[in-house]
Amino acid sequence: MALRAALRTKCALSGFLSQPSSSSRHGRVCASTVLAAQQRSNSTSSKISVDFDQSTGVAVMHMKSPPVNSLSLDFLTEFCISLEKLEMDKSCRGLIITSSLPKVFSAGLDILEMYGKSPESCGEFWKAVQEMWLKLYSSNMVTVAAINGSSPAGGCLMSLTCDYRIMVDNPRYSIGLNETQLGIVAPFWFKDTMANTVGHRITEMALALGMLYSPAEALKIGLVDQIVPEEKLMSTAEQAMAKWLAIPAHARQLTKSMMRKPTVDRMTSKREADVQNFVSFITKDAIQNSLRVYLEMLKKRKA
Ligand SMILES: CCCCCCCCCCC/C=C/C(=O)SCCNC(=O)CCNC(=O)[C@H](O)C(C)(C)COP(=O)(O)OP(=O)(O)OC[C@H]1O[C@@H](n2cnc3c(N)ncnc32)[C@H](O)[C@@H]1OP(=O)(O)O
Repeated sequence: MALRAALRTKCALSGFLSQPSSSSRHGRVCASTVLAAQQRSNSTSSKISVDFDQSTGVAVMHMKSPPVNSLSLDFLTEFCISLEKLEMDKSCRGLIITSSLPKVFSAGLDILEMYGKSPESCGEFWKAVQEMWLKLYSSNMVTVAAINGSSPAGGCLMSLTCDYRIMVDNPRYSIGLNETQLGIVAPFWFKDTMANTVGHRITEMALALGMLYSPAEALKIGLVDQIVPEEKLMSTAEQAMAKWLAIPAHARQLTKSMMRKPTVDRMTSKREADVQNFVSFITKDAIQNSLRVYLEMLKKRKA
């Protein structure tokens, strides 16, 4: 409810896809300049910026929340607002999600939202995580993840909700659902999303061992669809997008729905219980202790 209220308030306050350039009001301007301005629009919030090209119907969402694009409540709220606005804009048919930060796509859920927080805060946070997943996994747009850095846990989940994943081929980057390494457990809908992509057995091993894969390994198991050099990432994403957009929209959307609806329905039917499970699990002393140890390890590794 809090997320929905925040969404309503923020939507009302902020103009999203900004209006076409007002340059034509200032005397004579080149027609192509006006056209370009009308065809592109930009929206920026503190953690997300969106470039929308009306001539292609494709928006690029840049995650820009230093240091690691962790998925905090604020980040998720902004993310969902941006997504909802794009979804409502009938001229937007495709979305590419990428990171503006070097080396990191997204570090996954913000651990500080789960550590030392009240049950109420944990519950609100979890609802926002659910909302992000639901919106992305059932989006009518073609969604492409352009993964230009590490993408553990919630970052991997975000990528998995997209229709197509392209990752930069840098062995320093990794991707996977590594929750067990933090002493926590990926919920059933994280598991379902991964199993729908790479199959049951690979998911079983990957989750149990908290596996993080290099781009080449991720390609091998089908966790990502393509790996490319950094400089080719966006052009490859645009090419993939064009291929998906060439399919008649209703046929593509119905197919997506047919493939994903059972997973979405399972989650939505258990949504409340899932929040309760999360809150009671994450606030346990033993789990809080595991998160503390993991946070300390992250800090030590840095030192
Ligand atoms: C019975 C069943 C019931 C089930 C109920 C549900 C159970 C709970 C389910 C919860 C699911 C959780 C999903 C998640 O996504 S958990 C998050 C997992 N993420 C990680 O493990 C990633 C950790 N981070 C890293 O590995 C690296 O930071 C990274 C490779 C991403 C980048 O490395 P880099 O060297 O560039 O950056 P630093 O490590 O130095 O990090 C910079 C600072 O950022 C802080 N940081 C990093 N990641 C996070 C994060 N996820 N949340 C919060 N903060 C993070 C890091 O500590 C550094 O901070 P300081 O600058 O203050 O030191």
